[in-house]
Amino acid sequence: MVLEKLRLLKRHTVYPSPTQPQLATKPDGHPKPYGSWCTPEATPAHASLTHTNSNIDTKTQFRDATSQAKGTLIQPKKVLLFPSTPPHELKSKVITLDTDTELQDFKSSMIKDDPPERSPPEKKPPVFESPQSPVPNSPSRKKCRGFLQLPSFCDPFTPIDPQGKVYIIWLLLVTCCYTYNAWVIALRTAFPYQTPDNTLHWMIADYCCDLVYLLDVALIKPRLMYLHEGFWVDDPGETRKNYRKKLQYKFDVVSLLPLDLLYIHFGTQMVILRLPRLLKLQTFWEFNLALDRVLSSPYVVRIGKTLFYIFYLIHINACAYYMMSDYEGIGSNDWVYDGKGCAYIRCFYFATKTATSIGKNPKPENPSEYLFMTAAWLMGVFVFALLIGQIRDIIATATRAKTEYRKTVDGCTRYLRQLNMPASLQQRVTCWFNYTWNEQKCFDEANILNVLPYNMKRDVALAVHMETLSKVQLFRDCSDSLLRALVLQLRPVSFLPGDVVVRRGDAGHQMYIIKTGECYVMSHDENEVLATLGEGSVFGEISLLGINGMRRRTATVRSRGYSSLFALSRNDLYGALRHHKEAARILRLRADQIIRENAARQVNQRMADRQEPRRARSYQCLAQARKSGSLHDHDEAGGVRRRRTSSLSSGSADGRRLRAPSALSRRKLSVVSENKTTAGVEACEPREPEPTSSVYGNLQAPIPKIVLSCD
Ligand SMILES: Nc1ncnc2c1ncn2[C@@H]1O[C@@H]2COP(=O)(O)O[C@H]2[C@H]1O
Repeated sequence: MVLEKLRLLKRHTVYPSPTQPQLATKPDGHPKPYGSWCTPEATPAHASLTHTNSNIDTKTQFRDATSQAKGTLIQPKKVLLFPSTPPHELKSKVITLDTDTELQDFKSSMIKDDPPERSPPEKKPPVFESPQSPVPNSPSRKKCRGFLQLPSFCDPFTPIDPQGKVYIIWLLLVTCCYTYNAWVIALRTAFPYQTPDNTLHWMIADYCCDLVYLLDVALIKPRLMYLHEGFWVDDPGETRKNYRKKLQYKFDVVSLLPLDLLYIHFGTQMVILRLPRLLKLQTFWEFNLALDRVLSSPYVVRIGKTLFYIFYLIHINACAYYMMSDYEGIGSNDWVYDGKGCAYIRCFYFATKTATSIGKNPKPENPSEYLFMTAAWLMGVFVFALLIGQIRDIIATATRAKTEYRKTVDGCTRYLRQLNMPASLQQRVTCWFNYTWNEQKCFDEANILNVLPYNMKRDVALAVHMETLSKVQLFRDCSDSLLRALVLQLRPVSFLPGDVVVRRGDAGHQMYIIKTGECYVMSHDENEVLATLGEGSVFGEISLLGINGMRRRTATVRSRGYSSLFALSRNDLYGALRHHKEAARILRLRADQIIRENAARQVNQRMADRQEPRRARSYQCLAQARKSGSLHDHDEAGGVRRRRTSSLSSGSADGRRLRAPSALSRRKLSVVSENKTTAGVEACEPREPEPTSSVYGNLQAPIPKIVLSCD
């Protein structure tokens, strides 16, 4: 039995390698401090831990186990044991052993015990963490929720994500309590609004706020996760320690000082005793910051905060004015409050007038009134000027992009006007500006993201353009890495209705992906639309890849209406295709197909053009024959057919060429696409030199059947 135990233990114990330290180490070799998250990649020391059972791929098992336990903190000098098929007792707990000695002790204690009942390992579904939330599923959290089933925010063992919505809502609650205290303490101290009748109501409101403060200090803030050396620390002990180290903790505790106990001595009118509650200002700021981060228009928050400061200063001013009036005697002179109307509104009005210096202020009559007015004006000049300046800055920042856009448009149109450019051109330029702005809200998207690290920039670009890029067949057919490799190289360009995107015969430097809008691929004479390309279509790859030796555009492509495209340069495409042979093959296949279709189309077109005058001639002959009466009506068709056949066969040279084209000329011929040939009526006749004959010279694809018909 003992041997069995030892064997079992051996199977499930991970021993530290004698050559490697047991600590999770940083790349520079220093041990990671307690609190860092442990991942196999981040802790190379773990990878070297060896298993005593050589039959099992310990490294893999260990990596699996550690990735399951992602989020578990590695303690210095401690080894985490994650048995692959744990004995019953080990299943629920992570065993940490300080040293080798402890490890030995642990083994011997296991030997003393009864053999563990081996139960088949339960297969738990893998737990995926949301990428947005850094909160891991810590063991403590699971443990507590097992029997209490508290919502995670109330669970005292669950770490709180400082960027999560729930925490922001909590901050809102604390901020409301703070605002209440900030407003009401001054109000009740200065104005006689607390009467024996309503004292109880005020008290209830006060202590509700105090309760929120208390919960914040005791339950919420100590559980806030924090970043340490780039890792989220979620260990309850560590988060608590971290909070207690902060200055904010000291302020939070002082803000809860129960000075109101002195009410017993001074009476409940001494609301000023609650003044320490205002020390929770940091939470107010924290809430503003959090809102700033999560709201789509953070300017609203910033303006709101500045307005709050302005009104609060006026409020304090109003309270001070009332207190002075009360002290000097209500209505005792022209300067003090005369006791008419609602005291608070009148005083607030007076304070606003004085602070903003916009009204005719009553003349002070004694030194204290002079002092008050001087302080109020100074506050008006400096503080208010600062705050109002801040609002101006916030609004300027909010509209900076738009202002810069206007500046650019104005500069460009002024320049065109100075050069006396045609009005239509100027209008096109303005149209382009408008469209690009409406579509992108910027002119150089890449520039905006430049400050971000490469990977983040790529993720942002992927998220922004995912909708379009997911429609591109090329990216769907290839691995994701192609998309990731190319997404940052895509340059947005926009075109107006009828704009030429690429012109036939031009050198090809870029390939395009249609983001929005449609593009027409035009025939050679631009009279016909060969294809309409929609969202997610790719074009311009033939000349870019130099397929079949073609370096020139094979067709003109025009924007149908307003369209936004992504341009991809030759170098970028080549760079990506070097590592994605599959993508290169797909592009090549598609390009080959297009070339063949275009060629077939050209041939058909030429045939049709050539047969047109002949048919006309035949009809002329027929008409003449009819006139001369040499042909009966029922013979007309046959006559025509006969005549045509003979005309073709009589031209022996042409006829030969048609029936037995040489290998070279056959290659040079336009090639009929296979599906079209199965329709069976297509023909080609190589009489004139093809302008794009070189196109087909190197064609690698099998030459499809050419059906010659002489009708
Ligand atoms: N018949 C067609 N159907 C769809 N796309 C075409 C057709 N002909 C040409 N193109 C595209 O139009 C592009 C013009 O420039 P490229 O020759 O570089 O690459 C060409 C193809 O991507």
